[in-house]
Amino acid sequence: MQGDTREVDQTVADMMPGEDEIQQRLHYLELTADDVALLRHIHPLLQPRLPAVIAAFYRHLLEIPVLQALLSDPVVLDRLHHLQGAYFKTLTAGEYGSDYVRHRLRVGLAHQRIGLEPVWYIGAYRKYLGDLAPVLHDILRDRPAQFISTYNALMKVVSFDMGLALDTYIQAGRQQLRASEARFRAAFGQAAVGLAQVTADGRWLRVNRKLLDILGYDEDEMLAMRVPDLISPEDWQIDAPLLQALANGDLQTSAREKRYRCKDGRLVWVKATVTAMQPGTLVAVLEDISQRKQFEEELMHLARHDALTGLANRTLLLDRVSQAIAQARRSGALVAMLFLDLDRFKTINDSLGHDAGDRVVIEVGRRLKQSVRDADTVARLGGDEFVVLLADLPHELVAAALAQKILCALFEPMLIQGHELAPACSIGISLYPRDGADGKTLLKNADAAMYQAKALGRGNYQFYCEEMNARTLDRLTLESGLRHAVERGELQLMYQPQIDLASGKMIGAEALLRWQPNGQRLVMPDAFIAIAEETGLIVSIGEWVLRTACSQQVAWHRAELADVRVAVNLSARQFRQHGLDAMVARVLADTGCPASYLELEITETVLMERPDSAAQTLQRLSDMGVQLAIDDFGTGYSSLSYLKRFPIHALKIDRSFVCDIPADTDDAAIAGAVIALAHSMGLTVVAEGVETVQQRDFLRELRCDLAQGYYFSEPISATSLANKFIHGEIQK
Ligand SMILES: Nc1nc2c(ncn2[C@@H]2O[C@@H]3COP(=O)(O)O[C@H]4[C@@H](O)[C@H](n5cnc6c(=O)[nH]c(N)nc65)O[C@@H]4COP(=O)(O)O[C@H]3[C@H]2O)c(=O)[nH]1
Repeated sequence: MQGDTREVDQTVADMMPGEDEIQQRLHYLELTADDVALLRHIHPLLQPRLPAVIAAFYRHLLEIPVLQALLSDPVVLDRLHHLQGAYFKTLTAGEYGSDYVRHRLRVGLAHQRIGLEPVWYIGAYRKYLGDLAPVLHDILRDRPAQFISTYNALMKVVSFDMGLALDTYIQAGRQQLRASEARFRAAFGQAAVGLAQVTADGRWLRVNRKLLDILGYDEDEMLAMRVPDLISPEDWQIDAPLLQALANGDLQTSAREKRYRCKDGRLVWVKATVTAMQPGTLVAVLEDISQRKQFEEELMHLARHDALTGLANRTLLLDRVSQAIAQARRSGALVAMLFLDLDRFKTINDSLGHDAGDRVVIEVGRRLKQSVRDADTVARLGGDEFVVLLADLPHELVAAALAQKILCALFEPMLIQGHELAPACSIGISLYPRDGADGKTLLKNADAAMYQAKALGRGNYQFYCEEMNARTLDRLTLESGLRHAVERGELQLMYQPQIDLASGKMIGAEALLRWQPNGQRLVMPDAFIAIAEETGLIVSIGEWVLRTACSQQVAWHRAELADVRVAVNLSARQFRQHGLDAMVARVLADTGCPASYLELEITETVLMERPDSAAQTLQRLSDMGVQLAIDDFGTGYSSLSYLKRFPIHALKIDRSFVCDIPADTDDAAIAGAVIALAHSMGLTVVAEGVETVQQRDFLRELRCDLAQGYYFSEPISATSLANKFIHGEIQK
C-alpha cells in the first residue's frame, strides 16, 4: 500500500502542470474572478447537500455490471467515496491552484488504478452536474438571475477537472508503456539466448548481448551487416523468401538450424526461430546449438563406424554402396565389393587372448586403408570380417589386382605381444552390375565367394559366380540339418579294418563318420566335418563318435574280436577343446573301454599349428594310456625329428604317397624313408589307402607295420565287420 502511495505521488509529481499551464487552462475555460466569486457564494450553502449528490454519483456508477465488479471491494469503494467527497468539497471553494490540481490528479489516478475506464468516469460527472442543477436552483431561489452564471462557472471548473482526469489516464498509459518497454529492453538485453530484431531484407535492427557473444562481433559491427553476410549463400537462398513471407504475414513463424560464421572465422551451429511480431517487425531467437550438434555428430559417427578400428560399419558401408551404385549407373563404371575374412583368426584369439585379437584386427584395418584409395571405403562388419568397397572401377581386373595387393599386405608379419603373426585372409569379390543391383545382394555374394576362397585352400581370392549361391544354400541347409543330427540319431559309424602286414590279421579298425539325414542320401564327412568345425557342433558330434566307437570296442571284445583296437579321428577344434582329456577319460570310464584299446588320430597340421600346447595335450592323453597316431603324415611340413617331441605311437602315411607305389619311384623312396625313420624312433607305421596287392606287397617289403584300404575292406558297418572277421574274410 505504501509502495502504491509512493508510486501515485511520483506519478502525480511527474505529471503536475506548472503554474503557468494551470493558469492557461483556466484562461482557456474562461474562468473569471466573477465566476470564482459566484462559486464561493454558493460554497457554504452547498455543503449540507453534498452527501446526497455523492451517494447518487456512486449509485449511478454501480448500476453498470462491469463497474459493480470493479467496485465490489468495500474498502476500495469507501476510499474512493472519501476522496471524491473531499474533492467535491473543494470544487466550489474558489481555490484552483496547484494544490487543487494535485488533489484532482490523485483522485483521477485512484480511479484509473482500479481499472475504471474514462468513459464511465466522465459519464458520472454528467450525473453529478445533472443532480446539482436542481440543488443549485433551490439554493439560489432568492437570486434566480445568478443561477445560469453560477451553473456556467461550475461547468467551467468541472471541465477543468475532466481535463485533468483524462491527463491521469493518458499519463498512466504512457507510464505503462514505458515500464513494459523497459522490461522488454531488460529481457532482450539479458536473455540467455541470442535475440535480434531484423528486417525482411535481413538487416539487423537490434541485437542483444548474448548474440554478440555467440558471434564475436560488437554491436556496431553487427548492425552494419546483414544476415546474408553471416550465413552461406545456400542458406540465405532458403531464408530470404522465408523472411519475406514472415514480413508479409503469410507465415507466422519459421525455425531453421544453420551455421553462422563468427568474427574469428569459426562456424557455429545456430537454431534461428523468427517470428513476425507485427507486420514488418521480425524478431529472431538465435540459440547456439553447437554442443548439441557436436554430440549428434558424435552419435552419428558412432552409429556408422566400428568402435574398435574406426572403420565404416555395415550401415555406412551399405550407404556408400548405394551412392557408388547410383554413380556407376550414370557413368557405366563398375563397383566392386571385396569381402575379407582372416584365416584362422579364432586360433589367435583362443591362444593369445582377445587383446591380441583386437590388435590384429586394428592392424589389418590399417593395412587395408593403406592399400586403397581415399575414395574407397574400408568397413569392418564385426569379428574378423572386413569389406573393401571400390567405386568407379574401370575393369574387374583392378579389383583382382587390389585383392592380390591386400593378400600381400597382410602377408607381411606383424609383431603382436612378441609374436610374429601373418594373418592370411580369404577374399570374395562381387561386382556391380553383374552380381547384384543392391548393396545387400553384393555383400551376400561377396561373402559366398569368400567361402569359396576358403574352401579352395585359404589365402586366395575368388570372384563370385552363380553356382556359389547354390553352394551357399546347400551349406546353410547342411548346417541347420547338422544341428539336430545327434539327437535325431542320424549319425552312424563305419569301420575300416587295419591289418598287420606281417601276419595278415586285423588288429584294429578306424571309425569313420557318416550322416544320413532323414530320407536323404548319405553324407560323407568331407562334406560336413568342416561345417561342424566352424559352427562348433563338432564338440558334441565328436563326443558322440568317441562314445559310440568305445562302446563298439567293448561289444567286439565281448564277441570274438577280443584284441581289436578302435581308432577315432579328432578334428582341430576337438583337439584344442578345453577339457578334452577329461572328456576322453569320462567316455572310457562310462563305456568300460580300456585306454590302450583306443587310438586317437590327429593330423600333422593340427599338431604343428601350436606345437607346445599340442605336446601337453598329447602327454595328458598318453599318460592315460591312450594310443596316439599322426594322421595324413607327409601332407604337412613337419620333420620326423620334430615329431620326437610328441608322445605318439604311430604314423599314418597319407594315401597320396601310397596310391602310386611302387611305380612312382619318388613316392616309393619317400614311403621307404618314412618307414625306416619312424622305426628308428620306435613308432608304428600305418599305410593308408592300400588298394592293390602290389601296394600291399611293396609296403610289406618296406616293413611297414600296418595297412588299411579298399584292398582289405571299405569302411563297413560294425556288424558287417564282425561277420567278415568271424568268417575270416578280412585276413589277407
Ligand atoms: N581312395 C581311397 N580312400 C580310402 C581308402 N581306404 C580308406 N579310404 C578313405 O580315406 C579316409 C581315411 O580317413 P582320414 O584320412 O582319417 O580322413 C577322414 C577324417 O579326416 C574325417 N573323418 C571321418 N570321420 C571322422 C570323425 O568321426 N571325426 C572327425 N573329426 N573326422 C572324421 O573325414 C575324412 C574322410 O573320411 P572318409 O570319407 O570316411 O574317408 C576315409 C576312408 O573312407 C582307399 O583304399 N582308397
